[in-house]
Amino acid sequence: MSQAGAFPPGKKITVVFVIGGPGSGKGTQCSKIVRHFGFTHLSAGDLLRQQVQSDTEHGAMIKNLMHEGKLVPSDIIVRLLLTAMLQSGNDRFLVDGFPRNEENRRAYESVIGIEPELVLFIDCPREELERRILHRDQGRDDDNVDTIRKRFQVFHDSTLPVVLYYDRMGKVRRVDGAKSADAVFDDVKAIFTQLLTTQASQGGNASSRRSNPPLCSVL
Ligand SMILES: Nc1ncnc2c1ncn2[C@@H]1O[C@H](COP(=O)(O)OP(=O)(O)O)[C@@H](O)[C@H]1O
Ligand SMILES: Nc1ccn([C@@H]2O[C@H](COP(=O)(O)OP(=O)(O)O)[C@@H](O)[C@H]2O)c(=O)n1
Ligand SMILES: [Mg+2]
Repeated sequence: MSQAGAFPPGKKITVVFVIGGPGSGKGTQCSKIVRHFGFTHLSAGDLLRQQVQSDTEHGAMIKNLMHEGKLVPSDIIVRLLLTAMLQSGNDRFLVDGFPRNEENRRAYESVIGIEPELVLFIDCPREELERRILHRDQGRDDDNVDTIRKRFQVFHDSTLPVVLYYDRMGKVRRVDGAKSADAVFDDVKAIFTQLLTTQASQGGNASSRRSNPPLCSVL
């Protein structure tokens, strides 16, 4: 079914990707951003876990890949993200834990195609990440020492190159994720305040805003 035109053509849609190692505080910071700035939080991991819980068509396959710390095929995640975006009715989105590799990035570009305004990169040393994950206590199947090691490897090998890609485009805003959650949010708040101030100064009415490219029809 074609999704073209699903977002009104003149309506500005703001997308921010939130990237960081496992346990870096993506979910924690996204909750704070939602409260302060009215974004809708879309966590790729949460959307996948919902698929596993509702025992959907790909549920078993997703469960196995997540347990192995491997990445789920991009078409599945992009479809989940698009559906959630359309259902939300909002025009500001935090996309948490995505894109995690080049395939994610390309699939997003060809299917959704709304260029991120910026990429929030939460940087944190590995020892701290491991410590946090092992204390997270959310009953997650993949929060164990073996899977954590694999997830770090995927982050290093596949996700960091995507951060570098966006850095070359001048879109990355790095924050020091090793600080306390509130201290990290002070930095995050400054970044989002600047983003929204710049957008407001560029014109508030739809006709003066840049149109988003049409969505592709693969879904
Ligand atoms: N800045 C921080 N300092 C200490 N602990 C944190 C910080 N940010 C998040 N946490 C905790 O670390 C764990 C991982 O955070 P989470 O937001 O789930 O990270 P991610 O979504 O990146 O995996 C959670 O238990 C969370 O409460
Ligand atoms: N873009 C994504 C995001 C998550 N995932 C899967 O979901 C798992 C958990 O992702 P998550 O974002 O919830 O994990 P954290 O970084 O928040 O700890 C990953 O290890 C992958 O198996 C994926 O395949 N592709
Ligand atoms: Mg998370």
